[in-house]
Amino acid sequence: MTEYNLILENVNVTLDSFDLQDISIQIPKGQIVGFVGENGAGKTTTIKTILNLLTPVSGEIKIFGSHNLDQKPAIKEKIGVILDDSFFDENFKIYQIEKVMQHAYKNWDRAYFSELLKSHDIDKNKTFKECSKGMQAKLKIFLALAHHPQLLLLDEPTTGLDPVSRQEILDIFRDFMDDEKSILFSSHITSDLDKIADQIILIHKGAIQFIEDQSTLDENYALLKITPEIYAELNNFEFLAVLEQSHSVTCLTTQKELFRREFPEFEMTTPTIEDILLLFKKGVH
Ligand SMILES: Nc1ncnc2c1ncn2[C@@H]1O[C@H](COP(=O)(O)OP(=O)(O)OP(=O)(O)O)[C@@H](O)[C@H]1O
Repeated sequence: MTEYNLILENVNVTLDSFDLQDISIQIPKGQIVGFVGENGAGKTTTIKTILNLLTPVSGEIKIFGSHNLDQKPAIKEKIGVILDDSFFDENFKIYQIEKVMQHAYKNWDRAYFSELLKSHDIDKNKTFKECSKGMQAKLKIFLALAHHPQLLLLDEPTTGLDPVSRQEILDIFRDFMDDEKSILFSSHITSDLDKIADQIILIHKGAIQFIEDQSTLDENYALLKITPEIYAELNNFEFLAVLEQSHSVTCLTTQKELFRREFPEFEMTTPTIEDILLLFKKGVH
């Protein structure tokens, strides 16, 4: 039976000019879940709601099987977080930030934190502000990891990193994982999620539009690129999403094998997360 580190059931949040509508997601143990959506789709709002920084008007959130409203210290101890805004004074030196974290987390591992900093050439005597954007991004990740959490909630953790650093960070996330742990990983850089995510959740205008396992995406999903004339002839096929352009139509189907068998002449590719994001944003579904 699948066990979950995090479950959201029909969560609704009402802000001044934005709503999260009926968000239901499940983060199984042992999985990295990619959370994608365009700017303003609601990713940060969802993560803040999970952390109890925003209060839902309805719905239920369970973390490690407990209702999150009784966010006991033991629950917080098992969560690592990266949010856009820093929770510390940016004029603090890294060793001063570490002191704050040591107070916040019983399981803070000084040796592990030092090892992470050292292996990425980050000097503890620098202030956060003095670090380059890439170093700041890495530092936030190391601050989220150094108390050995079970669940990582990461809002755009690879933003600002060059490709080499991004690869290093993805390797750190892979090393972090085991059967008990999970990561919810929001990102615009969908190619990172193609590499690392077991499941993809797409949010658009405050509502979940698409949830699928990466393995099912690889096995069953296909993108067909066909002419408008052929598309017109396929009117009895139901596509998940369709993007019509002047000379071609791109269709997303879950019936890869059927199309491969019946229409071997069609140009067919496995969709990337970026393809899916674009089709759901610009196409009809
Ligand atoms: N505390 C708040 N009060 C009112 N509106 C808010 C608040 N926080 C966020 N919003 C609005 O909610 C919407 C969703 O924002 P959110 O930051 O969740 O999107 P996002 O998917 O994380 O986008 P991005 O990728 O740009 O970070 C935006 O329109 C934003 O202006």
